[in-house]
Amino acid sequence: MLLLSLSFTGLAWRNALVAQERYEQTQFDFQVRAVLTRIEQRMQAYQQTLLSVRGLFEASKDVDRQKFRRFVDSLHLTEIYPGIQGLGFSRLIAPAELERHIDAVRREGFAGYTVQPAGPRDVYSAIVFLEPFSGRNLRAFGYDMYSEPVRQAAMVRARDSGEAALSGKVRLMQEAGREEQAGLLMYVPVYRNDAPQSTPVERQAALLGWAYAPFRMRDLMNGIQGGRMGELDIEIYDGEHPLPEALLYDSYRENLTSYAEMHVSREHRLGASHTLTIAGHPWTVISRPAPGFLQHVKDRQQPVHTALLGLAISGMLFWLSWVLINGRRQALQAAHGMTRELRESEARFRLLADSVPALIWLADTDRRFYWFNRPWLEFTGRSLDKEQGYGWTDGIHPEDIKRYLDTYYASFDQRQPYTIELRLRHHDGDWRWIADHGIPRFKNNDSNDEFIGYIGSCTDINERKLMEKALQRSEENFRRQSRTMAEILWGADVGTWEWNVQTGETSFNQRWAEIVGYRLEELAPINITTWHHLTHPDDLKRSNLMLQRCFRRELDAYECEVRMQHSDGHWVWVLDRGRVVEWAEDGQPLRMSGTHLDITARKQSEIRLQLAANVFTHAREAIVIADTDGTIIDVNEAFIRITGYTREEALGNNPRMLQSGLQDADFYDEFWETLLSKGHWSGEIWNRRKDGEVYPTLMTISAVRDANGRPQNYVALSTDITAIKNYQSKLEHIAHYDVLTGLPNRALLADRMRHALSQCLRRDDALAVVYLDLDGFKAVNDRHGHEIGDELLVHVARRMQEALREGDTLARIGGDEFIAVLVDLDEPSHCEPILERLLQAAADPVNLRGYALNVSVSIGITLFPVDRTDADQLIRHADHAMYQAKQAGRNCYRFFAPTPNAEEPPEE
Ligand SMILES: Nc1nc2c(ncn2[C@@H]2O[C@H](COP(=O)(O)OP(=O)(O)OP(=O)(O)O)[C@@H](O)[C@H]2O)c(=O)[nH]1
Repeated sequence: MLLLSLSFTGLAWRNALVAQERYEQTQFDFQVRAVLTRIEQRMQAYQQTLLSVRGLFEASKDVDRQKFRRFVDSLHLTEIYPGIQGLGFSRLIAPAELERHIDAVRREGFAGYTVQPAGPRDVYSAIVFLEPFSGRNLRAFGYDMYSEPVRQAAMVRARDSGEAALSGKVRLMQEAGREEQAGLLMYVPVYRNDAPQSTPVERQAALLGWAYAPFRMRDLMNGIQGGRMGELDIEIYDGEHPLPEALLYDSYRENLTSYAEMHVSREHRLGASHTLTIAGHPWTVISRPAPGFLQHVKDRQQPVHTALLGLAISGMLFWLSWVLINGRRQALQAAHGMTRELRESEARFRLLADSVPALIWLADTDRRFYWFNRPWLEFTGRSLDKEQGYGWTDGIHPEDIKRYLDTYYASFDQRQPYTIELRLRHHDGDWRWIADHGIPRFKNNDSNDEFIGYIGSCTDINERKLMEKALQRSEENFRRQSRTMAEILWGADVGTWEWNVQTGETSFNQRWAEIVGYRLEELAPINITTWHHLTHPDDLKRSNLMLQRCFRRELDAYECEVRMQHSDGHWVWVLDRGRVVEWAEDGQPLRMSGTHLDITARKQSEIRLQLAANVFTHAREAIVIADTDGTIIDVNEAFIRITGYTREEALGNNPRMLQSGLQDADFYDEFWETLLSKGHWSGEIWNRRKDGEVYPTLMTISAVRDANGRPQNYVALSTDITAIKNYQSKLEHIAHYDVLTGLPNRALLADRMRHALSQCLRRDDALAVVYLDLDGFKAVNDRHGHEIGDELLVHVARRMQEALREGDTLARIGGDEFIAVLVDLDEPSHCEPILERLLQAAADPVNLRGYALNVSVSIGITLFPVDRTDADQLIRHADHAMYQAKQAGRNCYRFFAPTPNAEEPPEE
């Protein structure tokens, strides 16, 4: 029994020992797992924090030092994330931009700023923001982390993957030499928003820099759990192997108080090695029980040893029962402990998640969202109950929901991270743009492990979106303005040109070519010589002079009228205008733009106008332009010369100033009627000069009408026809008077006789037709010459004229023959004294050139209406009577005596 009891006791002891060891192992594993989880969670929290920095850059186009500081301040880093050295941003700098970058930072007030280390490199980076910007951190300002291989490896990994990357072990710039700690850096790449980022190559091209956080390992681990790793000693090595030089942290050494403790600790049978992957970088974590852990377990082993030595079988059995019961209770306690730890872990995560300035959600493996952080709920103003499941979709903009769900489901099914921009309703009712980054979650953060849902963090990109919209609107405006400008240019029918003054590169629009009769394609290749070839050489010289003045800034704008040769050969007048639109730094013109306007029609009309002006000025006719009131608005030189009025006297005056008074009212009535009805009048009119002289003019007046046919002006052209009139009257005189004696000739005599005969009949009185032929005239001619004969004729004619009464007519009808018409004879005998005077006038001697010349006259008379016949017949009858006087011995007169049946006197 005893043996049996001992056997039972031994068996029981063995079982108790195994249970104890199992318990120790369980306790140890649990504590290790808890420590690893805490490290992972903290590092994930840092990762999220860096992502939120990236969010800041995505949401805001220009993140300056102030903005960055405010953002980092708002995170309350030192309170929520103890152990982090700071948050910073390292900018990527191309070598060509290095100098400008340094200058820009120095201008911010950091006179000593430079990018360090110095020296030529293919690419630079520089820590430009690092908060808190004080103490140790100041040493890192301007440091090029990319120049250091370990940091560079992590930066490259972050840049190419687009995700967070943790560096290997480094000595931080912040270290001052005392109490140095192993350093680490975590990087998150920041890209330009507008650049594609799908492939590593695209991401390299889009990189702006890195948001990063430096960690001092001891500070970090102290921050995670105040340096206490429960009842464990933890060693953390950089990489997958626990090499001495890779040691990052050793909690045992940090808390070591005696060598003996180290000895105990390092010999314990419990121990574990895990590989943690933090932001893509492996850490080897070696865990061992700490002295506290052993002490705790030893206390629990002591009763087992005591029982083995001292208790009886029954006691053994009793003890065994107790151990078993106690073991179960301890297991239950451990389970409860684990649950509590997990709850605490969950609570810490939530506390962290509630503190970051990002909207965070968690989704389960069935895609349903089951948790939202406090910033989310505060943003939407809805409770967790309402948001859970698919309730949150009520807050998504209707236009974005389908796109969002499609992306979410597709990514979810492939367990892929995704980023999508969408509008979420703020509790104030406004829609706000957010960027949602969803990441699949796996147990132990191992993508090969069990999938446990999604975590998402949303950053507010409203400001960026609004700026994008504003930019879009501005681009649309620009496009619209460009379109409008093109339409205006088309409407204005102008050609356009742009000219690179330095290179000669030139471009024209289609209208430019059309003005000179080409299509644009026909002029190719186009450059400045195209313009030179088409432009008239004389005008090209003028144009070049104007351009040179523009280039010297003597003229603000260039303008020149030039002739260009049309494709069919004729010259087209072009108004060429432009400005220098870009100057080089040395003051030389870079680019010019301008327009071409076809002004051929205007030029031709100018030429016509010039011609008209010349005609107006230099015309021999006097020209008067008057308005419809008759007010003179212009006169030409000829007007001034002809009328004697000055231009000043004429303008504003009325053409009445020229009236001679020789035209009566009827004349002017007819004049106006014709002018108004026909639009023109022409005729002769007598005007008066300024000196009072009246002169005849031949005038044409035309009405100038407007587009509606209403008279606008009157233009009068008048020619002074005084000379013509004089000539006319001379001709008239020659036609009716004898050139030698000035007496009426036969034609005028006939007219006068006609007149006298009709008057005679009207008055019922008589007239006498007297035919006179000189006697002995031929002898004078023959003796003294024809000239003296002529003079004698003139003298005798004048005397005979004087012998007549007023109203009588004496005409010379040829040679030495005259006819007189004596009118108003009451009695036929009343003509006899006149006849006597005529005989006397001819007979009186004429002294010429010392000669006394003697002639006489033979006279024949017939009386009307006694001799009631026509004028010609009367003359013939008088001639017949004169012949009888000749027959009677000359120097006497004879009356025609008509006999009813007598024959007509014979013709001579
Ligand atoms: N000097 C001058 N002689 C003229 C002119 N016209 C005609 N005679 C001349 O006048 C003369 C006229 O001829 P008659 O009448 O026969 O000469 P007469 O001597 O008068 O003869 P009776 O008439 O028969 O008495 C001619 O010799 C003409 O040549 C003239 O205009 N001037």
